[in-house]
Amino acid sequence: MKAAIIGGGVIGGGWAARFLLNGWDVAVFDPDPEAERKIGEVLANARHALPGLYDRALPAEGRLSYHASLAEAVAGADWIQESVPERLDLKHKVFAQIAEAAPEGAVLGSSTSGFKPSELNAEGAQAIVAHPFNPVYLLPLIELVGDAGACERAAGILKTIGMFPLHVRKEIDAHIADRFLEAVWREALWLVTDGIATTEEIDEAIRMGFGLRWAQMGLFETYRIAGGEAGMKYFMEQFGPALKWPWTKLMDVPEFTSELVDLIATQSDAQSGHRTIRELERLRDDNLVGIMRALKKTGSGAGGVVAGHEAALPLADAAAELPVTAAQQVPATWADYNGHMNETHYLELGSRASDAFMALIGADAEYIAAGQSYFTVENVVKYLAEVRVGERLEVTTQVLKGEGKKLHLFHRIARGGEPVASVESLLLHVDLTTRRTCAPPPEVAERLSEIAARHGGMARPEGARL
Ligand SMILES: NC(=O)C1=CN([C@@H]2O[C@H](COP(=O)(O)OP(=O)(O)OC[C@H]3O[C@@H](n4cnc5c(N)ncnc54)[C@H](O)[C@@H]3O)[C@@H](O)[C@H]2O)C=CC1
Ligand SMILES: C[N+](C)(C)CC(=O)CC(=O)[O-]
Repeated sequence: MKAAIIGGGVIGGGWAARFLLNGWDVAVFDPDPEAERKIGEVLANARHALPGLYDRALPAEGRLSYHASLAEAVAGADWIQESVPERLDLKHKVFAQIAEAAPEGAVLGSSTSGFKPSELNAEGAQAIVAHPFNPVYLLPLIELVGDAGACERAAGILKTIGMFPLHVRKEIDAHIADRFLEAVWREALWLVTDGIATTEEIDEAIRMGFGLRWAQMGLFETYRIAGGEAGMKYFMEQFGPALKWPWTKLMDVPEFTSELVDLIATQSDAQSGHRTIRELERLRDDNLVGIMRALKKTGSGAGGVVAGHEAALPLADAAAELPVTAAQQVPATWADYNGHMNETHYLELGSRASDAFMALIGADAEYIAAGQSYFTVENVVKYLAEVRVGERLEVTTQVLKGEGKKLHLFHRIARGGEPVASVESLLLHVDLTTRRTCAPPPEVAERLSEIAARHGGMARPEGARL
C-alpha cells in the first residue's frame, strides 16, 4: 500500500511515520528544502517510541521517497493526506492539483483542524477530513468528517495502522476534539490575561490532576464516578447549579493582542525554553508510551486500541518447522546504561514465548481462567550477542520434553537468523485451585505430545542445560 503525504511539517511528518512504520510505502511532496531533514527527525522519534507500545513486531518498514512534484508523489497512492498550513485558499489550490493527478479510488484526507468538508470541497474537491492528533505516530484518534461511505472506507484502513477513527456525524467548525480544546485554550488565555496564572501554573493544574483522569476515562465517565454511588444524575443535581456561573458566564473571548502573545511566549520560554523541541518531543513520547502501556493492561481508552492492533499483528510463520512464538522490535525502553538490550528483556521474550507456546497447545487465556495453567520452575538464559534498540528479534521454540505434567522448552532468540540468546524453560502443569501440579487434560496433552514427537526427531540444541 502507498500513502502520499502532501505537506510534511509537524503533522505531515507524523502521518509519514505512522504509515511507514506500519509497512506502507510513503511518498512525500513538500516544497520546503528542509522537509527531508525535518521528517527524518520526526521519523527518528517515531522509531524510538512506537515499537515500545507493542509486544509484537510491527510490519517491516515501507519505502520512503521524496518528490519534486505533487503529481509524482500521488501516483499510485491508495491514500493521499493533505497537511499544508491551515489556510483555506491554499487547501483549495492543493486539492485542485490532487484532483488532476490522484489515482481513481484513492482516499483523499485533509488534516485540517478546523475547516468543514463543505468548505474544503467548495471548489469541487472530494476530500474528507481526517483530523489527527500530535504525535500522529502514537496517538490513535482520527476524526473523520464528510461523506459517510468515504469515511467508512477510510476508517477500515486506519484501523489496520493502529488508529481509532471517530466518525463526526455532523460537520462543525473544529470538529469535536478541537472545539473542546479551543474552549480550554480560551480559558487559559483569560487566566493569563487576567494575571491569575502563568503558563506553568496552568500546566501544573492540568497534569497534576484532571489530565491524568482524562487519558483513561474522559469527561463523562470521570464525572459519573464523582457522583459517588448516587451516580451521574446526582452529580448533575449537585454540581449543575453550583457551577452554572463558570459554565455560563465564561463565554467572552479575551482580546488576542500582541501584548498577550508576548506575555505567553515569555512565560513559556521561562517554563520550557531550556529544552529543545526534539527533547520535549522525546519526553512527551516516552511518557505517552508509558501511559499507553499501562492503559493497554486494562484495555482502557487508547490502550485498548493498541491491544487490538497488536492482536492483529501476525506472529511470523506459525506453520514453520519450529513455531515462531514471539517477535519484537527492540524498544528504546529496553536499552540500559551499556547501550544495549538489558538482560531482563531476554527473559521477558522467553516468558512471552512460553505463553505463546501454551496457547498453541490449548492452554490459552480461557483455559487458564477455567482453572489450570503451567508454572515455570526453572530458566536458563544464555546471552550470545549484543542487541541494539530498533533491531528485530524472532523467537522460535523447540519442545525438549512434553510428557505428563512436565514441559521443557528451548527458546532460540535470533536476529535475522543469527542466534543472539536462548532461554531454556522448565514448566509444570498446575491446578490453580489446589495450587498443586497435575497432569493436563487429554486435549492439551495430545496437542503437546504431537508437537513433542515432531521436535523429538530434531537435534538437541547446543547449549541446552536442563
Ligand atoms: N500542528 C498541530 O498540532 C496540528 C495540525 N493539524 C493540521 O495539519 C495541517 C498542517 O499543520 P502543521 O503540520 O502544524 O503545519 P506545518 O507548518 O508544520 O507544516 C506544513 C507544511 O506544508 C508545507 N507546504 C506549504 N505549502 C505547500 C504546498 N503547496 N504543497 C505541499 N506542501 C506545502 C510546508 O512547507 C510545511 O512543511 C493544518 O491543516 C493543521 O490545522 C492537525 C492536527 C494537529
Ligand atoms: C492546535 N491545533 C488546533 C492545531 C491542535 C489540533 O488540531 C489537534 C492536536 O493535536 O491537539
